[in-house]
Order: sequence, then structure tokens, then C-alpha cells
Amino acid sequence: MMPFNELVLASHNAGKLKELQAMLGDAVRVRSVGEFSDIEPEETGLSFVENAILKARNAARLSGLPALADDSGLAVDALGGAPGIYSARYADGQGDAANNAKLLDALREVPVAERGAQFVCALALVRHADDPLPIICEGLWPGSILHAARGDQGFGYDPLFWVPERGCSSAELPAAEKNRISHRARAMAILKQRLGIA
Ligand SMILES: O=c1nc[nH]c2c1ncn2[C@H]1C[C@H](O)[C@@H](COP(=O)(O)OP(=O)(O)OP(=O)(O)O)O1
Ligand SMILES: [Mg+2]
Repeated sequence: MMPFNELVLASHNAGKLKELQAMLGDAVRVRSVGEFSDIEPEETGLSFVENAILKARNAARLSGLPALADDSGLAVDALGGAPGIYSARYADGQGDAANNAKLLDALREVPVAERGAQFVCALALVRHADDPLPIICEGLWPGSILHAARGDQGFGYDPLFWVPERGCSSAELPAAEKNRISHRARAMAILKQRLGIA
């Protein structure tokens, strides 16, 4: 049984919110932190987990509700795991298109066999702002980085992320399919088990 009937999603990213909502289904009534504040907390952590906890606490404090945060990103082998926790800020806050352009440029000389990457997702659930025992769930999604964008679904780096098990980019996957196999889906499956709503 779900230990609460309302939850705030601690994200300002529309693409992410849509995916998290779809994955949670009608297990719980979902609000968005944007209803409470437009100010995004500074992501000062050195890990996905720390940033997820920080965002969850912030949303719980603003809303007075249990909060679920997602901190995620793309770790590229040839770049030593970059952009990693800095994925959203890779092109200094200029947005997804600039991030993707910068990534393609950084990998311009890297051959196909060395373009491995993984999407990483850390979910943090806090029951209240000062929760001393957040629930943390992680998910990884291995793939590689294309030489050019493909597809128009999803968000972020999806057009550049080759999904070997499907033979297409992650932006070419129907939303429902991405939501079954992605890093976020994997983390969410673990969270649902932990909450007894699997
Ligand atoms: O499934 C994904 N498909 C494509 N790109 C993705 C995905 N998952 C994360 N990403 C990228 C987007 C962003 O560049 C970074 C997340 O950064 P991250 O700080 O966690 O999210 P965000 O700032 O966009 O929204 P918020 O912090 O309010 O949840 O990784
Ligand atoms: Mg962020």
C-alpha cells in the first residue's frame, strides 16, 4: 500500500514530469513543485543522489507534501562520464539544443565503437522536508551516442542516444516504450516495489 495519497514531483522539467506521471499512473495523486514556486533550487551536490535529495527536500518544504525528485543525466565513456551531473548545464544553461550541439562537437573525432554512454537516474523520495531516511532508487540505461540527431519524441539528449535493444534513438521510441525501458523506468520500478505498489 502507498503510504500517502498525494505526492509532489520536485521537477521543473516538463518532459521529465510527463514521464514520471505516466509511470506513477493512478497510484497516487500527483502535484508539481511548479504549483508552489518557479524558483529552481541550486543543484550543489556532487552526485545524482545528493542532488535528488536536495530537490526533494526543497519541494517538500515548499508544499508540505511528500516529495519525489529525479536527478538524471548522461554519462559518456569517452568523456570520462561527463556531462554527468552537469548534463542540464553542459552548455551553460542554454538549453537542450545547445547541450546536444556541444556533445556532438565533443565527440566529433570519436569512432562508433568508442561512443558508449549511459543515462543515469536517481530518484529520491522524502516523506517530509527533514526526512532522515529518504528512499533512494537508481536506474541505468546503456547505449551510445549517435553522430546526428534522430527522432522528435522525448526531451533532452534523447535524439542523440542510440538504444541498442530497439535499434533506434531514444527520441524515436513511442513514449510508452521509453517509459518501460529507460533509466527512469528502471529506477521507478524499484521505487514502486519499495512502496508496495508494483
Ligand atoms: O530521459 C532522458 N532523456 C533525455 N535526456 C535526459 C533524460 N533524463 C535526463 N536527461 C538529461 C536532461 C538534462 O540535461 C539532464 C537532467 O538534469 P536534471 O537536473 O536532472 O533535470 P532538469 O534540470 O532538467 O529538471 P529538474 O532538475 O527540475 O528535475 O539530463
Ligand atoms: Mg536540474
